[in-house]
Amino acid sequence: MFDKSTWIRLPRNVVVGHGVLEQTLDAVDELHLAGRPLVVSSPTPHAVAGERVVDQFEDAGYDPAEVVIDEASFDAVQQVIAHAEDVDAGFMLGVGGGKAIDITKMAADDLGLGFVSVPTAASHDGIVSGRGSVPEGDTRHSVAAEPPLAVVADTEVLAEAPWRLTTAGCADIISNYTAVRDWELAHRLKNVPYSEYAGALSQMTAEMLVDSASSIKKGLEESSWIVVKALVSSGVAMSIADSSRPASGAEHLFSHQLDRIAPDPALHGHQVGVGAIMTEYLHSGPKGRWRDVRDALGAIGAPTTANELGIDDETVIEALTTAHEIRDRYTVLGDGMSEEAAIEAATVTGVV
Ligand SMILES: NC(=O)C1=CN([C@@H]2O[C@H](COP(=O)(O)OP(=O)(O)OC[C@H]3O[C@@H](n4cnc5c(N)ncnc54)[C@H](O)[C@@H]3O)[C@@H](O)[C@H]2O)C=CC1
Ligand SMILES: O=C(CO)COP(=O)(O)O
Ligand SMILES: [Zn+2]
Repeated sequence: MFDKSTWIRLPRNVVVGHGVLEQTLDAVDELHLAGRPLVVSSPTPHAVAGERVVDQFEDAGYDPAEVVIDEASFDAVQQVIAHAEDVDAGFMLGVGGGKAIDITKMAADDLGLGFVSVPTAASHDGIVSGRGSVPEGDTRHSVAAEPPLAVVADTEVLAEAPWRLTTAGCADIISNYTAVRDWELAHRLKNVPYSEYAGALSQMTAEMLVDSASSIKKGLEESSWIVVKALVSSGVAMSIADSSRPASGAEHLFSHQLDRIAPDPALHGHQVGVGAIMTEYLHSGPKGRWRDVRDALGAIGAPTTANELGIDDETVIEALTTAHEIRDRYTVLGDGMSEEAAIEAATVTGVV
C-alpha cells in the first residue's frame, strides 16, 4: 500500500514592490482574519515601518496592539505570547529583520494564530519559511512553525535599510550551494530524507542570484527586488522540504556557533557566507569550487574573511571545530574537525 503523505504550507499572498507597505491592510483583508491585530517588531524596524502598519489598521477601524522586543530568545517569544493573550490578539504581524520575524512566527504558532511577515531588511530567508530559529543556552533550535499567511516586502523600505543587510541576504542565498551539498551527503551516508524538488529549487535560487550579481548594487532599488525574490524562493524550498536543510548546512552550524562564542557576532548572512567558503573547500578540496563561492560573495560586497567579519582568527577556528555540536544535523563536518584540519581549511581559503 502506498502510505506516504506530505503537507506543504506556503503563504497565500506574497506582495513585493515599491510602496507595498501601504497595501498591508489589503493583503490582510484578503485573508479573512478576525480580531485584533498585534504588530510585533524591534526598535528600528518599528520606527521604519511598524508604526505605519499600526496607523493603517487604526485608520481602517481595527484596534491594533503593538509590542517592541529587544532580543531574539525564548523569553522574548514568551513575552510576545503573554502580550497577545493580554490584548486578546486575533492575528499577528511581524515587522523587522530575521529576529523579529522569527519571534512573531513562533509566538503565533504557539497560540494558533495567523501571522503576516513584513520584512524591513532583505537579510535572511526566514521571511517566508515555516521554520523558527532561536538560540537556547548552548544550542539552537530550528523548530517547525506555521509559515506566514502573507508576506509584504516593500522594496522602498528594503532599499533604505543599511546596505550590509542586503549583502547578508545575498550571502544567506549563496550558502544554499553548500547546504544542498551537505543535505545530499547526509542522504547518502545517513539516509536522511531528501527532496529533489526542494534541493533543485534551493540550488537554482543561488545560481540565479549569482548570475544577477552585476545588478545587485548599493542605491539600486532593483537589488532589493532581486534579493527578496530569491529569499522567498529559498523559503519556499524550506517549506517544501519541511526542514531548513535546503538552506542550512555546516556553514549555518558554523554561524550559529559564532553567535554563541564570538564577543561581537556579525550578521547571520555574512557569517554563513564565510562558513560556506570553508565548507565548500571541505566538500571539494583545494582545487574545488570554494573560489567560486568566495568570488560570488566578493562580487556583491559580502565579507570573505574573518577580518571582514570583525571576528578574530582563534574564534573562527574554535567555531569550526565545535560547530557539529550545535544540533543533530549530519554535515561534511561529521563528528568534528581537528584543530589542525580547521586551521588548514581556514588558511588555504584565505579566511584567516
Ligand atoms: N527562520 C528561518 O528560516 C531563518 C531564520 N533566520 C534568523 O534570522 C536572524 C538574522 O536575521 P537578521 O535580519 O540578519 O538580524 P536582525 O533581525 O537582528 O536584524 C539585524 C539588524 O538590522 C536592523 N534593521 C532591520 N531592518 C532595518 C531597516 N529597515 N533599517 C535599519 N535597520 C534595520 C535590526 O534592527 C537589527 O539591528 C538569525 O537569528 C537567524 O537565525 C535566518 C534565516 C532563516
Ligand atoms: O538560516 C536559515 C536558513 O537560511 C535557517 O536555518 P537554521 O535551521 O539553521 O536556523
Ligand atoms: Zn540562513
